[in-house]
Amino acid sequence: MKDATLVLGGAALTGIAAQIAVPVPGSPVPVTGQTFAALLVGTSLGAYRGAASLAVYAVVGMAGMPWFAQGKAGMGAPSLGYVFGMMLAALVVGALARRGADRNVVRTAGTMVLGSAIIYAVGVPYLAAATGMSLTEAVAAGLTPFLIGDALKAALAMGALPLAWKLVDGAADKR
Ligand SMILES: O=C(O)CCCC[C@@H]1SC[C@@H]2NC(=O)N[C@@H]21
Repeated sequence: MKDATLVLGGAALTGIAAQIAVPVPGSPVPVTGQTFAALLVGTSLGAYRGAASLAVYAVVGMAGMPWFAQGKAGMGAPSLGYVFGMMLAALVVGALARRGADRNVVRTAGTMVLGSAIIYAVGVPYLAAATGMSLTEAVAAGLTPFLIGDALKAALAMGALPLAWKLVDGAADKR
């Protein structure tokens, strides 16, 4: 299988995970499965293919494919910054994984936490700018409600890594 297939597969996985979405009362940002997908895609595909995967996801979604959270598309959502953050997170966790940051549970957990922090570092200021919220309000609406869920999704991504490695290695064998 070619890199392009892996890149498109990662984008599709993120698009599917985005449809697992639960609204958060009082916040324009839902709980979604995207963080699981972005962290898994980055760590398993590596920096370039992982970031390319999330870039395809972002660009195709902005162009009109309804695969952002809750079937949305385009550039109007105040949560779009998180998608950009996922692109950067995939690049960073992918680079770290290639340097051995996925070789034991503690390092992998640290990599997932860093990846999640990057998603918020882009998503929360974007949310504030897009809605007119103060940064404090954006943290309350766009970070605090998600911490426990994101920790669970990061743990799930860690658990899914061995299967992802097998799929990616199997795909590479077929080149
Ligand atoms: O509009 C989109 O497609 C992006 C939605 C982003 C949801 C963010 S990602 C970090 C945090 N964790 C969640 O489960 N939801 C928010």
